[in-house]
Amino acid sequence: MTALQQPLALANDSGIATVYHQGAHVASWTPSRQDPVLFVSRQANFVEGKAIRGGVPICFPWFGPGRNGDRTPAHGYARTTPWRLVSCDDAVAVFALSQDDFSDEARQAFPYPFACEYTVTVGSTLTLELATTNTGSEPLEIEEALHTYLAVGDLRSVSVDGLDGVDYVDKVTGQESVRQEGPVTFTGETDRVYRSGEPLVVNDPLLGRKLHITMTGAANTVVWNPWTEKAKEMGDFADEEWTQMLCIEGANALDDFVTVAPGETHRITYSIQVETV
Ligand SMILES: O=P(O)(O)OC[C@H]1O[C@@H](O)[C@H](O)[C@@H](O)[C@@H]1O
Repeated sequence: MTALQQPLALANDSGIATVYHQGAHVASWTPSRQDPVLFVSRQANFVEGKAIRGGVPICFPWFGPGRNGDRTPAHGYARTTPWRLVSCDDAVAVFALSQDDFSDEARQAFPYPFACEYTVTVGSTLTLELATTNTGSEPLEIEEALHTYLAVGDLRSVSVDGLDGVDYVDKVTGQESVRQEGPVTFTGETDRVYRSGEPLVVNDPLLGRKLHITMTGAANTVVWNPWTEKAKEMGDFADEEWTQMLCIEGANALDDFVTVAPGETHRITYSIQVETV
């Protein structure tokens, strides 16, 4: 197994971040005078061809096993394919990925022309933008997620505001439509695709902070934590780390897949800001 090349470092007066070329994977972001905001497992793999357990994997061109449940690898090929660095300064890095960057295997699994551009902007806010252009002549159908792993003090004391009254698909129980009542709190394995991309607040009393998350171009918010048993099944995740992380993902998944017309560009953005409380 070949180790990943060193990540790109973006640093300015307001914050620092690291981004791996493989997957254009943001692995850390620390705004100045704050603790790290993103979680990365201490058992994460940093080798070619494997996804990093933490940071912000990009799920594309499908989410999980795809909307019909028959796609592999999980979450598509973008997170394990090296992206091209287009430009970089202290605050902004731009990466690109097109069909030509895919392996033969990936091209066979997804034989459609596309061009993705991913812009990472680092400062007191982290802003991620994934723009997908259909470079072919037929409609392009995609699912996607910016699969952000947030570091939390202890998941059991965390709550998420902004999803009250929103319906979700519960991937743990298989229920197609459940309505959220009040803030989201955590008492077991959680794997939900909410039908909303509205602003959220992650309340973290132990770390004394609120994370403000805003998205555009996202029909879904995915909320995931593996809890105890699933954590034990993951080789690249320590058994007790489920208490320290929460995935809040901006997505277009399942029935909310996106159809991009020939020549058109679809954009999804995801931003995080820290408020100390
Ligand atoms: O282990 P992976 O492929 O990185 O996926 C992690 C999780 O990612 C979440 O987005 C999915 O909703 C979960 O079902 C999945 O288990």
